Amino acid sequence: MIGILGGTFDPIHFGHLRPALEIQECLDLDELRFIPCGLPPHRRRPQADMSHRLAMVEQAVALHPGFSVDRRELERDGPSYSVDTLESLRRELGPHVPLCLLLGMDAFAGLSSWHRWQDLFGLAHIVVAHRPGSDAPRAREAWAASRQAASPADLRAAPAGRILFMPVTQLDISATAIRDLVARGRSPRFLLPEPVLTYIQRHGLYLSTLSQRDACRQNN
Ligand SMILES: Nc1ncnc2c1ncn2[C@@H]1O[C@H](COP(=O)(O)OP(=O)(O)OP(=O)(O)O)[C@@H](O)[C@H]1O
Ligand SMILES: O=C(O)c1ccc[n+]([C@@H]2O[C@H](COP(=O)([O-])O)[C@@H](O)[C@H]2O)c1
Repeated sequence: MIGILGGTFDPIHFGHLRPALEIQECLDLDELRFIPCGLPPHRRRPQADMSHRLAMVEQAVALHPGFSVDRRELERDGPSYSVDTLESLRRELGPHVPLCLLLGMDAFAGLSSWHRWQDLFGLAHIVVAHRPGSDAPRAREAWAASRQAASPADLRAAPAGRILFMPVTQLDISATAIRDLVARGRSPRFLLPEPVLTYIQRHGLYLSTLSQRDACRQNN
C-alpha cells in the first residue's frame, strides 16, 4: 500500500513529517511519497521557488527510509490538481494497488471545492490527520457516514474509496508561522529539520525585503 502527501511545502516542517511517519507506521505503508505542488490550485503563489521547495523536501525525506519525493506536479504545467496526480499514479500502479491520499484536517475541510473532487474516491483512499485548530465536524459527518473505514485493514481490502481519520501527535506548526518568524528575524529552529533550516539560511529564503537588502549588502 502506497501513501502520498501533497503540499506546497513552503517550507516542509515537522507538522508534515511527524504525522506522515506515524501514519506510515500505523498503516504499514510500503512507501510514502511527498509530492510538492507546482502551482497550488487554491492559494497564492508560494513564496519560495519550486526548486527551493523541492530541495527542502529532498533534505527532509532523506532523514527517513521509506520516505521519497515525487516530482510529477513540478514537471506539469498549470494548476497542480490532485485528481490529475492520482490519475497518473493509478496509470503506473494499475487498478489493484491500494493508494492513500494523506491530508491534514484543514485540507479535508475544503475537499468539496477541489477540482473533480468526486473522482478522488475512485482513485485513492483518503487518510485525514488531525491538526490543531482544524476540526471540521460538519465535513467529517458529511463524508464519514458512507465512506468511513473502521481500521487500516479496511484500506488494504480495496484500492480506493474509504476515509480514515487518524489521531496523530498534534503539532501546532505551520509554514506560514515559519515564514513569519524568519521575516521578523526570529529563529524557526526546532519547528523543522535542521538541514532545512540551514538551507533556508544559506539561500536567504523568507527574509523580509529589508533583511534581503541587508543580506545583499553583506554579500557585496
Ligand atoms: N501541523 C500539521 N499537522 C497536520 N497536518 C498538517 C500540518 N501542517 C500541514 N499539514 C497538512 O500537510 C499538507 C500540506 O500542507 P502545506 O504544505 O500547505 O503546509 P501548511 O503548514 O499548512 O502551509 P501554509 O501555512 O503555508 O498554509 C496539507 O494536507 C496540510 O493539511
Ligand atoms: O485538486 C485540487 O483542486 C486541490 C485544491 C487544493 C489543494 N490541493 C492539494 O492539496 C495539497 C495541500 O494543499 P495546500 O494548499 O494546503 O498546500 C496539495 O497537494 C494541493 O495540490 C488540491
